[in-house]
Amino acid sequence: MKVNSANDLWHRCLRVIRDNVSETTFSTWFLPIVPLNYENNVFTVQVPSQFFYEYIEETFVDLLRMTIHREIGEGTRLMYRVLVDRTSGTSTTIPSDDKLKPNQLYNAPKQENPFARKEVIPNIDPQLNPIYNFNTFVEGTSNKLARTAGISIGNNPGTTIFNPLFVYGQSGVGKTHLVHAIGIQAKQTHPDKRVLYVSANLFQIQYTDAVRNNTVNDFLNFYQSIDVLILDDIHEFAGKNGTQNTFFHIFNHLHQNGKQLILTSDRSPMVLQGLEQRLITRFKWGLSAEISKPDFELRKGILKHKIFKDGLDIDDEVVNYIAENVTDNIRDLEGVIISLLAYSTLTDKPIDLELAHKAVSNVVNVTPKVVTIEQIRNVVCEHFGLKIEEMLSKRRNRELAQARQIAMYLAKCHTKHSLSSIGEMIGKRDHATVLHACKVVNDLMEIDKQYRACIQEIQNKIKA
Ligand SMILES: Nc1ncnc2c1ncn2[C@@H]1O[C@H](COP(=O)(O)OP(=O)(O)OP(=O)(O)O)[C@@H](O)[C@H]1O
Repeated sequence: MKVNSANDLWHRCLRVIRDNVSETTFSTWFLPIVPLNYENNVFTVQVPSQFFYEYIEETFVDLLRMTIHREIGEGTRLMYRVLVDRTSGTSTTIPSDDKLKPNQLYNAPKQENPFARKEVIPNIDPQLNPIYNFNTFVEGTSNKLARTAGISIGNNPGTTIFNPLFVYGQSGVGKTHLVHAIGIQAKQTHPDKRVLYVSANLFQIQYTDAVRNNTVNDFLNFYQSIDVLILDDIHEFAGKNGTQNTFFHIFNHLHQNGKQLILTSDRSPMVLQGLEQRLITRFKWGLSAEISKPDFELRKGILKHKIFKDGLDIDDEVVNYIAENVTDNIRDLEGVIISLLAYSTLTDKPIDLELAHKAVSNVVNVTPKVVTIEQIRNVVCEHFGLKIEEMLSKRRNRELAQARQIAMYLAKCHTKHSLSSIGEMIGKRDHATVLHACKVVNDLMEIDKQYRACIQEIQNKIKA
């Protein structure tokens, strides 16, 4: 049959297809298809790109098969001619097969295009920040899992079970730092690998440009040539269907070819909104690791690390104060250190609690934690290994008496209760006993360093 007949047949098919898809889908995905030939039960059409071919096969293969069988005849096979290079008109021919996997597709005859040349020159700028490495990333309970998996990936990209690695958590908890560190490690252990960090925002901009300039094929080929792809803030793809669709094909291609994918998001894949289900399903294939809010120990560790790195000299008391009050965000902790440094240099004052208070109150709302007598009783009992009933009893051995005195002193310092109500709640004692207890504790703190440290430790636990 001649091309003309193929044309007629295709026009009949288009009429059926038009009734089954939206107008936009029709003009985007079906009008660009060019009927070429119908011979020996094989209907050959030309499609503009490999991506186009994949999309058609993935999304419309059933509709196409049904339509072609109806309009052309049962047993007709569909053959695609994929246009590889628009300027030279080079193409490759691929049969329609819904079982054809993308990795098989990419084993198709080698194509001559600009990116084939690029593959021989493996080095691209990975866009990694050298400061964000594993040496500067402090480990804590909130990031242990993600960090451990990250090190493993850095050493063996693409070959661990953590593929993709999906790191999620609130803003400022260290997601970007960690994924850069993985990229740096991967590059160090495998210098020939093509590692690339890209933010979701930049990826989106590049994709939009590619659509505008009619270079989506090049865009796809480039991303499909990466060995370790790090995509930051994937939640920003929400509602961007074209970008998601393109990323879906890149993801499939890389994953099926044993390449490493590392993604970050502000929430877990389970609660990601505005993203296609087929993408979310893929995000769950590897490891989803949360980086939660840093605990006190990690906050302190990071502060000490930064202080040491900046060559500063800051008292533990000041470090504890900052770590106690700046709780949510590591970026804020860094901000406080920078402010302290600036204040101290400009005013020529030492970095003390007063200065720290100023710097911290610029970053967070410092509202003192409300402490109750019950909490104080619990913490003191736990510290000395006593039962609450023992503290509230009439028994007077030395250990119990000391614990009661400390609890009374702390209740006086940290609550607004009167002396008599403190006495009432700590063993039904009168206000004179509480007054005496406060004096004893104060006096002992003045002369006994160890005792003072013990009270400080209990206070820290109360405020934690
Ligand atoms: N464990 C850590 N050790 C040392 N520095 C850290 C750690 N976690 C985070 N930081 C530092 O905190 C700052 C904020 O971290 P990062 O940008 O990685 O957060 P994020 O979770 O990606 O935030 P966002 O979602 O807002 O992009 C960075 O300067 C980073 O170096």
